[in-house]
Amino acid sequence: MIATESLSKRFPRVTALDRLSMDIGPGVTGLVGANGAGKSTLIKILLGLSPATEGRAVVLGLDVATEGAAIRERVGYMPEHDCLPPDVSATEFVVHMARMSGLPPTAARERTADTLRHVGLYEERYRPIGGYSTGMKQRVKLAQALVHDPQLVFLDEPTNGLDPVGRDDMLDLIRRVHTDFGISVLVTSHLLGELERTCDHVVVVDGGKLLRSSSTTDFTQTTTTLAIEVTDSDEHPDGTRALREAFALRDIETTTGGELPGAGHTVLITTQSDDTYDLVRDIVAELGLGLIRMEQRRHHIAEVFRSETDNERKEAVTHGG
Ligand SMILES: Nc1ncnc2c1ncn2[C@@H]1O[C@H](COP(=O)(O)OP(=O)(O)OP(=O)(O)O)[C@@H](O)[C@H]1O
Repeated sequence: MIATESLSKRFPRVTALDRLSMDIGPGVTGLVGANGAGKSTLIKILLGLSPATEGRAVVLGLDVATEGAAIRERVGYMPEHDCLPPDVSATEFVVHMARMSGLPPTAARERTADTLRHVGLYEERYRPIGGYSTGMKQRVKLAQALVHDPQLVFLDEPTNGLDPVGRDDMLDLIRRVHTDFGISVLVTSHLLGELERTCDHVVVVDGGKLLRSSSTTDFTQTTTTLAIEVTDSDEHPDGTRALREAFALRDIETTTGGELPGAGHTVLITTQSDDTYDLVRDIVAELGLGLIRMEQRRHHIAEVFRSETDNERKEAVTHGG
């Protein structure tokens, strides 16, 4: 869908993209990086709106340097910042955008009604946009990116300014853009964790450089930590404690699950081999407790990223950089 080769963009005082090479296939891809990492710059180059200083990029088989107009016919774009006219309704605005994309009047009106319904705007679509909440404005921006039925959409920070519930709703909507319509998505965020659930693939950029590109499941592969939760019993009113003591008798180190509510009831041990599962089962049975949960912990993208960044810092220090 998208391929870049040694793509660079230099402004007089800053290098926004630094020899970025990557391949993005169909599905939902997250482009993650801190503010200023170069995400918006990359999107503008991929749309053919801003020339690269060096390197090349191809979107849907089209060269960004020479075929920008053809790319924009096939690709929808939801910009990051508020860019909606306050005094027209969502319907008027999205119909206008559909017409700009070349749809005839009737098709533009029909597609607008369908798309606004799909993004969850109903009666309010006839009211002026100026009175909308941030969540509703984000939905209008998403609708105008989808109205001409593109093959691919670029969504720049679509969860910006939303509260946690609004953010979850937007992420679900983004997932459905792909599952319901088969449209591929490139979505940016400065929050690593939020894309874990939504994206098939994650690309991490930092200071305009590619830090990592892999499938979300590679990021969140299982760890060697086993999380165990047990019931209490009459004999052991604190089942968690009894379990930890039983492990200690066998020289197995345990910790509890952390700071989150309820995490004190989760016992964590390191798996040595497949026998560890049998051992846990036997110990729990011996104590006469019920086993509520026994599962291998998974990494969160943010943890992986944090430890990789820490390692890089350590290396930089070691090498005097
Ligand atoms: N037109 C421009 N002129 C000069 N510098 C620019 C221009 N556009 C972007 N930059 C700089 O390039 C770097 C990357 O900016 P970019 O907007 O691509 O980052 P981003 O990852 O999208 O972050 P954000 O989410 O904050 O927009 C930043 O240092 C920014 O200040």
